[in-house]
Amino acid sequence: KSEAQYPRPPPGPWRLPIIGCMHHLAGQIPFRAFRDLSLTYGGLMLVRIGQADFAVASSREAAQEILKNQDPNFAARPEHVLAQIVAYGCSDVVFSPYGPYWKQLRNICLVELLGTKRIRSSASIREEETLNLIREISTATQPINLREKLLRMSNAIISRAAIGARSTHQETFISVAREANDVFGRLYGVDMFRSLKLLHVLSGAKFKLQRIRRRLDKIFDDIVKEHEVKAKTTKGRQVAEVEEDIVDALLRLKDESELEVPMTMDGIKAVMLDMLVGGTENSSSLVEWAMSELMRNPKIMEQAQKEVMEELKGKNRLQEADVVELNYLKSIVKESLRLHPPLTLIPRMCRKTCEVLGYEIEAGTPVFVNAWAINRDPRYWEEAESFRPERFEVKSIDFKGANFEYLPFGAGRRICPGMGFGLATIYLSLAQLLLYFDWKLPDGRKPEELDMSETFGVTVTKKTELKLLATPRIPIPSTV
Ligand code: HEM
Repeated sequence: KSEAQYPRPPPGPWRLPIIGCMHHLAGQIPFRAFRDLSLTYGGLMLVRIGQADFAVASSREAAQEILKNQDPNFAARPEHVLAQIVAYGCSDVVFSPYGPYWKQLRNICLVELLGTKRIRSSASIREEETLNLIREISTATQPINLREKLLRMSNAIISRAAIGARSTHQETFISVAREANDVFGRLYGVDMFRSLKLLHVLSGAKFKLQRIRRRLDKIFDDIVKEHEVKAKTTKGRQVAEVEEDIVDALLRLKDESELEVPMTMDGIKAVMLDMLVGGTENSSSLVEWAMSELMRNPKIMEQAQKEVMEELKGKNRLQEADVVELNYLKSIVKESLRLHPPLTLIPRMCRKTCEVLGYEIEAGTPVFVNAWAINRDPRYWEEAESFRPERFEVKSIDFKGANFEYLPFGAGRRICPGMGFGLATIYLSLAQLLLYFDWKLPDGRKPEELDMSETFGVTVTKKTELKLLATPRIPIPSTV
């Protein structure tokens, strides 16, 4: 073979000793920096950060290879200190290694925890909590911090579905989840120097993560205890399907002998963590982004409000079944997910050395699919940077993992199992916000002055919180 016939590693930016390509990322948000580098080095590149090589996929073709054509080989997650410490040694769904344990958990997620039955049985929770949000907003006399309100609402929804009652630990949980998001954002750089263990200690990240884990553990222990007491008192009684929350289901499954891999209490807590984190910030941040885009696009806001108002005709309140009919609103959500996917860099890991688009990826290489960059690539999207929901009315493109130019929920074996649950919360809460209020920026600020920059974390949120003035449009129902 001539030298040219041997598979070579993907191209990548030039490196410095010790730090590798870190200087190319300095001061920038990673997904933006990777996108800029991909303009020079192409849809699949190798970026050395510290002492580790990362493959970054930034084109539709590279994403399709990794998430579909060679999906089994890339269905692992990279090792991460955050997951090791906080997610109980990676015994959750998000970070568990690809294998029988993950397969079992994933099945449990799809059938028992986040499937259509659970989505249907939790509709009344969403209807109640979105109306609670509307009522709270209607009594406010000051500009509303929409982020705070949405965060509480989505946390209340997932807590009630997962733990049963509106959690008494809600405040603590929100603050722990926020701290984890923040530490993750900062840790990102540090974790890339994985072989420099000392750096974790020096940066204080490890200590912070251990503190987060202790606080979470306390919350989860209390929740499990409450559920064990409940299980004892209801033993022998036929518990109606609607009464069984996610923790009840996990405890029941733990006792079942048919499980291929036994479930531990740490495993249950780790799955609870996935549910609470996955169900809290992804949905609330997406609605905050959608509202920000609507503020900057008053015509789209008006059209969406008209659609929701028409759907309400002859009814005293919106129910989840009505939202299914709101096609324009759904396009707004799709467009918001395109421009602002909560998970920008989809983390996978190469399990066996292989060839992707003619380049060699070595076993153990962490791979990021830059969903953020692909979702706004002008090669696949006309006026890629503009907020144009109507593009989805003419383009039949979906987020179920078959269109590799649009990846808000990922694709393949590890595609998000909470998609249906998350979307149900997003659709209903956005519809209610548009139905009941007209919105204005405080202090006479103009929509074009709205800061749309991002902060990097587990979920990518808006850098500045969205604060708005709400004027009621129609009377708010007093009961659900
Ligand atoms: C707007 C809402 C959401 C978005 C945009 C989102 C996005 C994602 C993405 C991009 C992934 C990685 C997929 C991949 O590797 O291909 C993921 C994984 C995951 N998501 Fe979501 N998610 C959302 C809501 C939720 C909710 C509500 C839950 C649970 C209550 C959830 C639980 C999970 C879990 C457990 C995984 C890991 C799956 C695995 O590794 O097998 N997500 N999500």
